[in-house]
Amino acid sequence: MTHPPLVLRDVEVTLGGDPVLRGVDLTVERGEFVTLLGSNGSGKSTMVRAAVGLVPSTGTVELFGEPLTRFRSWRRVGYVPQRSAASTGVPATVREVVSSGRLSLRPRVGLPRRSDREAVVTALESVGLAHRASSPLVELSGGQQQRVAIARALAGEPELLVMDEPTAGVDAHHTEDLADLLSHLATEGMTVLLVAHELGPMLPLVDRAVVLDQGRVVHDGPVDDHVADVHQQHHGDAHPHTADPDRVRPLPEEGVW
Ligand SMILES: Nc1ncnc2c1ncn2[C@@H]1O[C@H](COP(=O)(O)OP(=O)(O)OP(=O)(O)O)[C@@H](O)[C@H]1O
Repeated sequence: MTHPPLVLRDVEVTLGGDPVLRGVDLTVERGEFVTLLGSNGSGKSTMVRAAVGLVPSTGTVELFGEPLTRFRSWRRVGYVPQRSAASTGVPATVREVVSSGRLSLRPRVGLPRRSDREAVVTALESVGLAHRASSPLVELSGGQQQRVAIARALAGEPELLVMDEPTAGVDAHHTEDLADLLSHLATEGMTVLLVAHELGPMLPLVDRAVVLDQGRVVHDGPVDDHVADVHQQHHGDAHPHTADPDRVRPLPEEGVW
């Protein structure tokens, strides 16, 4: 029996004395591409951090059928943190940072194997930064550093890729490239949980949208229904004279939320 890569049941997180997640349920099935949406402060980052054990939570978190507390197969999970967390000015080269994404795959401490080196090159090529492998990370722009964080997660060849706004600060051209790459990985069966504000070229990849509002899941379903809901709330409540509750509104062209 294959277990879903990620299950959250009745997950609650309290930070600084305030409830940030309240009774959150989520199941991400194998091969699904799920996007997590919601306004600033709605709890998206906290939810993915709870999912990978970076913030304490109550309730149940399971990765590949194992409770988080017993889960050890971290090589199966790739995590791209939000940009502010990614660019900490680590005095390392791009290659070293991306190579650190392979550490959990090594049998023991020692020199990287050929497969490690090849995976690092492939990951760097996939984000268009192979030519910067020897550069200190701090010499790269913010958007380039973000692409290094993505390469680091990909270098581990994860089965579940959790990304917190991976394209924040990345230009349109490289966002398109990332969408192409994710599309390719999705056809190979990778499971993706993506926090996003603007889906842009990712929109066609999305199987399901989960929307948070003040720490609660308020939508879990097709992305187009959600767009209709959001438009209805925003336009319907704010502009009662122009609102038409029976009309299903089309997707915005750029997939902007
Ligand atoms: N370490 C912390 N201590 C106290 N409160 C926190 C902490 N981290 C987050 N919060 C609060 O939790 C709430 C949710 O934050 P979170 O970063 O999860 O939201 P988000 O939906 O990811 O927002 P954004 O779209 O701005 O990235 C916010 O009110 C935030 O102030």
